[in-house]
Amino acid sequence: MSLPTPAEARSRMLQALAPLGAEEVPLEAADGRVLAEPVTAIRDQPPYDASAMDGWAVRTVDAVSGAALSIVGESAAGHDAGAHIGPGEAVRIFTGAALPPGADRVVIQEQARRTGMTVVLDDLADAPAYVRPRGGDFRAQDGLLEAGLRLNPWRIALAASAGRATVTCTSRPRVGLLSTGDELVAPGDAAGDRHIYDTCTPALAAFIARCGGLPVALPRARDTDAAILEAVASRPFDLLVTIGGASVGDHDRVKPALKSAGAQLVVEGIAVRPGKPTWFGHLGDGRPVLGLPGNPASALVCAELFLAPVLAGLQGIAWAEPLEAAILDTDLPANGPREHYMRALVSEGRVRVLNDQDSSLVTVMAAANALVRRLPHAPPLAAGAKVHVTRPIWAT
Ligand SMILES: Nc1nc2c(c(=O)[nH]1)N[C@H]1C(S)=C(S)[C@@H](COP(=O)(O)OP(=O)(O)OC[C@H]3O[C@@H](n4cnc5c(N)ncnc54)[C@H](O)[C@@H]3O)O[C@H]1N2
Ligand code: MOO
Repeated sequence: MSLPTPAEARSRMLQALAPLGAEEVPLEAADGRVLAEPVTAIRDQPPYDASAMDGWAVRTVDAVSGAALSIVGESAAGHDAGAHIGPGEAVRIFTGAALPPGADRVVIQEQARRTGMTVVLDDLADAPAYVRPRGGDFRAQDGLLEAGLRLNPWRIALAASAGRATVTCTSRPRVGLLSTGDELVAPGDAAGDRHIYDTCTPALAAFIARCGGLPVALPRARDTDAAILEAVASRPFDLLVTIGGASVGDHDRVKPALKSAGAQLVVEGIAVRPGKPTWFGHLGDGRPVLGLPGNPASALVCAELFLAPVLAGLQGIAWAEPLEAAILDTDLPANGPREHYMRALVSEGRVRVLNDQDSSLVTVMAAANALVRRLPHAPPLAAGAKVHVTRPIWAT
């Protein structure tokens, strides 16, 4: 049976997902969240013609060199201007304050001299008007932010300037993370001679948070069906991600254990390297489950290729593979039958594929900032050839 390509596998996963619901989120907690509803302006911004500088509000016809204007009032930000400006008159004005009726420009205070209740203007040749017109940033009813956008500090600023204290966002997917393996101990715990530290759980927790999810670490399970089912039982998550135990060995128990409890799979293995044993399906209660292989590079590369799009799907947003072109700095051999994502270093459009591509090597992962994609059976390439690279979420 031939395995699906990464694109086919991803499409099966996304078809089998339903987006989560939405919730109101206070702006201070909204960074990284995805808008479920648009943000629309309810009034003009600024809501009045505003001064851009500290100085004098005047009429353009009076703004001539040497003009001596009578001071008839003051306009400060947050206060009503009060005065109306007539011919030969000026109002003291400050940055952000409303232009008084009758005025249509501002003379900065560096270009005027005050004596008592009179202000005399300097030469104003080429001076700007220093007025920010009403609605110059946006107008009432303008669409400011579309549904599906991920919020960042600048977009939060826009929602705040539209008067929004909260925004409607898609719920953050709670992702249960289950590492399996008799050999695993938590970093920091005592490790025996045959133990290794659980590398994938902290890495994937960070990855999930970057993708807008909420990682929920489940108790690490030994390689038995009972331990695996016990670790998953009655845990609150929207998506289960299992790590390890995905291959064909006698101790790879994750799929058999979950299947015995009603799980159904739509992907069982993918023609990708690293990560061939990756699988996807639904638990007996319908919640989605993504099975990642235990080798750290396999788990993290497949998180990039499959977990990121699945998390996007749960948040109701589209995902596009972040591919860009680069020029090879190294020769590459012919590729085998699986689509290969090679750990690499990219800089200024040139890419160096790292020497050892073994999927257990965490040092190589940590040194890489890109993956070179090689299609199945791609011919050998010499340095100077064009390749496609993806810039993974973990490397940003
Ligand atoms: N006969 C075959 N053997 C294997 C095949 C195959 O097709 N036929 N596939 C290989 C491939 S490809 C991969 S990838 C691995 C994946 O195996 P599993 O997903 O079953 O992972 P494990 O066997 O549990 O672990 C593999 C490796 O990774 C270490 N590991 C596991 N979990 C973690 C963790 N949380 N943190 C750090 N390291 C972890 C584990 O100790 C093993 O060394 O299977 C091949 N075998
Ligand atoms: O696909 Mo495995 O991830 O080659 O090591």
